[in-house]
This record gives sequence, C-alpha cells and structure tokens, in this order.
Amino acid sequence: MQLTPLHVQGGRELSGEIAVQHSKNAALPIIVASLLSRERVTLHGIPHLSDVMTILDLLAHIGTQHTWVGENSLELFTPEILNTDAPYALVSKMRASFIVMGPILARAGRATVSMPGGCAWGPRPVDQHVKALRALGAQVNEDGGNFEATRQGSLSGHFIFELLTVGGTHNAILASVLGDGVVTLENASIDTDVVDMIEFLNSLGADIQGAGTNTITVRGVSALRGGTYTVIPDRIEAGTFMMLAAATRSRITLTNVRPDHLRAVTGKLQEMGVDITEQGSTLTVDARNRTLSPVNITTQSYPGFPTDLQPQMSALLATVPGTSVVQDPVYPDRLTHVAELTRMGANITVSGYTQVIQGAPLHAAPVKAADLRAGAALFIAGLTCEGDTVIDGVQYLNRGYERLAERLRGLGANVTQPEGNLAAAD
Ligand SMILES: CC(=O)N[C@H]1[C@@H](OP(=O)(O)OP(=O)(O)OC[C@H]2O[C@@H](n3ccc(=O)[nH]c3=O)[C@H](O)[C@@H]2O)O[C@H](CO)[C@@H](O)[C@@H]1O
Ligand SMILES: C=C(OP(=O)(O)O)C(=O)O
Repeated sequence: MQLTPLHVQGGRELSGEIAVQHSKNAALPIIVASLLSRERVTLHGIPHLSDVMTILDLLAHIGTQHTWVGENSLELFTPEILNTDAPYALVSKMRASFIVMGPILARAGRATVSMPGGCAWGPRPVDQHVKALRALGAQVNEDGGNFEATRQGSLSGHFIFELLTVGGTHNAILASVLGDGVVTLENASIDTDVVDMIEFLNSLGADIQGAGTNTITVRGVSALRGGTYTVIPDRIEAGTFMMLAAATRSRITLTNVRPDHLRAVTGKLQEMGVDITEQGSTLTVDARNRTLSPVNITTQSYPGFPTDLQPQMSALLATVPGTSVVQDPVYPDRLTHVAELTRMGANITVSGYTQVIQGAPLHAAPVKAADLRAGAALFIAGLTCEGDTVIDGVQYLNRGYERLAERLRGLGANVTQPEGNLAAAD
C-alpha cells in the first residue's frame, strides 16, 4: 500500500526526552510463543506496529483470540489450534512469522509453513531451522513452496547450529517446550530476544536452562499455564535515537533503556567522541559542539554491533568528516540505504559488504525507503540537513517505529507523517 511520504526538515539541534518503545523483535517471538499455552496470556510492552498486526493476523488464522487490554497490553488466548498452516500471503509479509512452525508442531503434531520469500536486501535462508527440527526427530519436507513438518512423539536430542541464528534458536526452542523429551541446542544464539522469550516461557512453567549462553537445554513439560509478562525495551530503537542525537549534534535523553543491551553501540559512539551517561534505565547522549571522529564497524551477532543498526550508523558516519569503513557480514546485501543517501550527497563506495564512507554535510532530497532500517537511516540523514527531505516507503518505518513523527516532534524535530496508518509492508 502506498502511504503519503514523510516530510523531514532538519538542520536544527534536537533536545529533550524520548521514551523508547518495547522491543519489536522480542515482542514478535513472545507473541508467537503464547501459542504454546491453552490458557490466557497477558503481555505488556507491545508496541503498536504493523509487524505486530501482521503476526496477530497470522495467529488469528491459527486460532488465537486477541484483545488489546491497554495502550500497549495484549491478551492472547489459544484454546485450540484451528489451522496448522501459515499461508504465503501472511508469511511473505514478515519473515519472522516462519517461527510459528515450532509451536504449531508442538501443539498439533504437524505444521505447514510457507517458505519465506527474499527481502529487499537479499536472501534470508531457514536451513538451520529445518536442520534443527530434523535433528530433534521431526520430519520436514519441502513441497510446493511450503515446509511440512510432522512429528511422531516429543522432540528430543541434540543439535549444533552451524552459525548463530536468532530465529533458528527461537524455532527449535518453541518446538521442544511441550512433551517429555530433552533437547540440547549448542552454538545457540545469546541474543537478548532469545533470552526474553525463554524468560517468558519459563514464567509460564517451561523448563529451559542456559538462556544467554550458547548451550540451551529444554526439558519438555506437559502443558504451560497462563501468565503475565512485560517485554524488554527495544535496543534497536534506542540505538537509532542515539545515532540521531549524534548525527544532529544534539543532546537527547532516552528513557526505558537497557544500557547493558547497548554496550557495542555505546562503545562505538564514545570512540567517535559522543558523550554518553547512563543512570538506571535512562541514557543521555550529548554530541553538542563536538567534532566527531570517523570509526570502523563490523556487524556481528549479539553482543556485537547489530546489523539492524548498520544503515543508521552509515547515515551518521556519512556526516562525519574523514573516512569510516562499515562492514555487514551478517547481511552482506543490506545496502538499500546507500543509493538513497548518495542522493542526499553522501560519498559511499561499496565493495561486497564493505562501505567506505567519506563524511561530508548532506543535503535534502526526495528519497525512498526500501526496508525498515534503511528508512531509519533516511530520517536520520534528513534531520541533519536544511530543506525538505521527502521520504517515501513509510510503510516500512511503520513496521518498526511506533508513532515516529509524533515522538520525534517531541524532540523539536520538524517531521510530518500520516498518523494512525499501520498498513503492513508488501
Ligand atoms: C524479527 C527479528 O527478530 N529479526 C531479526 C533476526 O532475524 P533472523 O532471526 O531472521 O536472523 P538470524 O539471526 O537467523 O540470521 C543471522 C545470520 O544467519 C543466517 N542464517 C539464518 C538462519 C538460517 O537458517 N540460515 C542462515 O544462514 C542469516 O542469513 C544471517 O546471515 O535477527 C537478525 C540478526 O540479528 C536481525 O537482523 C533481524 O532484525
Ligand atoms: C530486519 C528486521 O526485521 P525482520 O527480521 O522482521 O525483517 C529489523 O527489525 O531490522
């Protein structure tokens, strides 16, 4: 769906306080994990995002009744699994939806999930999800663009991931929670979003040990009870606003932050010369009157520098005089922001997954976001320069940033966006 573009008029210092939303990428798997309980689950800290609406549409198809019981609170209830399939029309909107395979398989003994398509920035394989489920005793066949998984008894056994995968770890855990098997996952992801999902599941009575380490043991339980859980703050949104503060040479205070989840980001910004102070769950970023230095970054799995902040960091570095090198081996093709930043005067040379950035002041231009974090890079860039930067592709921003224009206006930014339209990205 085509939405009215976002208009950004920058070149002024921002100031004030902004409350960071709760984590999109933790909320989505926790919503999916609620499928494992037959009882009512209440979740607090669910941001109003198109991705959340998309996953709720998929869960409604599977058999979940949902009710918003507060601004960011959601009650979920799945007494029965009504459909064991996740059709392409829903999975193709959001790749994260592939992890419904685990809980549907656990509860119903079979699951048919459409093969996810490619993203704007290239392929995102699910081979590790499939290998893990097969190693734990499920049969998984590919047929007509779908993966069909079945199991005879409970999943059990041992799997060593060939690489660190957040979604693959989610899926394998979700498939193993119910039953009487014991599952050991090695080289598992230690990402904050995996830890949060495990803590949620354990709060409902699951028996999962090793959260935050590379070895996770899941002992099957007969059923999960209902419960209430609050999702962690969004470290990617926090990082985006930290980069916005640095790029606009402003002082911004972020509340609802887990500073311990942001060490790699904080370290890099400090290396550039940005002043960062932490106080509990509040973090103040001050780049006023500072000469920032170029830096080099390479993305890695958590706790390394996140790929989900690579485009925003590239936008920031495009404004910092000197040469910076940005490498994204996690998603080597995640480069849709480059051509658009170039339209704004950025000097970025790409070779493979490496961007060599020569910083210089940017100028306003009409640009188009082709994915969520590319969109974030563009609003950061737009807020550094005078004139009207018109950002098309607002549906991608709506995937990940709640009431973005309104919240940025709270910092003194001149940003306008059609309000209230949560249409999902195609
Ligand atoms: C909704 C959600 O939480 N999305 C995040 C999640 O995606 P997602 O869970 O899809 O990402 P993964 O952690 O699985 O991907 C990490 C790397 O592993 C590769 N891989 C993954 C699975 C697989 O079966 N085979 C394989 O080769 C991927 O191509 C990538 O290079 O983590 C990514 C990496 O931090 C983030 O960019 C996404 O924002
Ligand atoms: C890439 C992201 O999400 P997804 O994995 O759903 O595409 C993201 O949050 O930056």
